[in-house]
Amino acid sequence: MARSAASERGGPRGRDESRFDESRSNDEQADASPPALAIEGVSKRFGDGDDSVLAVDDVSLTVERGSIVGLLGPNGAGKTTLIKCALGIVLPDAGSVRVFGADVGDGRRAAYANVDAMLEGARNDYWRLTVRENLRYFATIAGVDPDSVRARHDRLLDRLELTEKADTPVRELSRGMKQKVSLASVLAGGAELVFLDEPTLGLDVESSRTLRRELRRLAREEGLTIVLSSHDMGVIEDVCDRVVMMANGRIVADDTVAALLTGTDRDVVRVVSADIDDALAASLRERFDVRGVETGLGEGGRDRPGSTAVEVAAAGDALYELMDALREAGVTVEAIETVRPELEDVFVDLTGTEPGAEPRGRSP
Ligand SMILES: Nc1ncnc2c1ncn2[C@@H]1O[C@H](COP(=O)(O)OP(=O)(O)OP(=O)(O)O)[C@@H](O)[C@H]1O
Repeated sequence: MARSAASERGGPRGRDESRFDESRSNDEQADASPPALAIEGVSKRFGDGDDSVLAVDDVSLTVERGSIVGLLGPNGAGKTTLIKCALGIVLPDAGSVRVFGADVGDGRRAAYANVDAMLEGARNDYWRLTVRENLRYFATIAGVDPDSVRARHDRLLDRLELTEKADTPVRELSRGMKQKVSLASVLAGGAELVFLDEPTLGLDVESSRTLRRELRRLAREEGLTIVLSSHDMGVIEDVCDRVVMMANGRIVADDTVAALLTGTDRDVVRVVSADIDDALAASLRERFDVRGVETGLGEGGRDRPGSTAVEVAAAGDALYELMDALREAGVTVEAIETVRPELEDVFVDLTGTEPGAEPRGRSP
C-alpha cells in the first residue's frame, strides 16, 4: 500500500468523525462544495528525446463527491501516473489538479488533507502490529486522534468481517485478510477521497463481495469518493457509477457502465448450426465482421452435438445479408440470438487491448 504524500508527511489536521455529517445527503454536500477531484489539462512526460514517454496526454476529469469512478485501461495506459499526479507523488508538466477545491500546485498540504490511496495491495501494512494497531497508526499519520475515530474503526472492522482478528498481528492473516486490512487502513483516518488500485486482487469470492458491498456503502452513506482501478471488469461493473477508460495516455471513454454498454455499436448476433464448416466460416469472415467462431459445441450443452457458433457484428441490412448468405450456403440455423455486450467488449473495442494485456509500443 502506498500512502499519499500528505499521509507520509503527517501532521495534525484536526479531522474527526464529525466531517461525515450524515444528516446531509450526498447531493446537498455536492451542491454546496467543489468536486472531490478536478483534473484539468494534465500532461506528464517521462524522459527526454526519442526514449521519452508521454504517459498522460492532456487529460481532464472531474469526480463528484460520493461517487465511485472506475479508471480502466491497458497496462501502460497512464492510469497510475494520473493517480500519482492527483496524489502529488508525480508533478505534472502541464495542467492543474484540484482536490476538494484546493489546488495541488499551490498548497499541497491543504489539498491532500483528505486523500489517501492503496496503490499496490497489502505491502505497507505493519505486519508485526495487530489489525487494530494498524488502523490506529494510519489514523495518526493522517492527522487524526485515533481515540476520536474508535467507533469508525469498530464499524470498519465489523463491516469488513475483521472484528475477530482485531487483536491478531497482520502477519498471521491470510492474503485476503491482509488485503482487507489494507483497505481498512486507507479508510482509518477518514479520508474523503481514496484511490484504490486492484482492491480485490487475490480475494476469494466471498471476501471480494464483502469488500465491494462496503465500498458501495461508504460512498452511499458516508459520501466517500472512490477512484478505483482494476482489470477485473466484474468489480468495475458491480461498484462503479461511472467508468473512465484510458489508452495511450488519453481518456477514450467517460460514461456510466449502462451508457457504455448501450452506446456501443455492438449489434452482435450468435448463429448456431451444425452446417457451418471451416470453409463457410472462412467465407463469412471475408464478407462480414465476424467476432468469433466456436466449433464442436453440444457436449452436454443445449446445442446439437458438433454444432458451430459464429458471432457476427451485424445490424439492419448486414443482418439480412448474413441470413441470405447462410440460406444460400444451405445452412439450417438452429439458434440465433443477440449477444449482450459486456464491459470487457467495450474495453476491447475502445482500447484495442484485452484488460490486463501487455502494453503496446507507444511513440513519444
Ligand atoms: N517513473 C517513470 N519513468 C519512466 N517512465 C514511466 C514512469 N512511470 C511510468 N512510466 C511510463 O509511462 C507509461 C504509463 O505508465 P502507467 O504506470 O501510468 O500506466 P498504467 O495504466 O498505470 O499501467 P498498469 O496497468 O500496468 O499499472 C508507461 O509507458 C510507463 O512505462
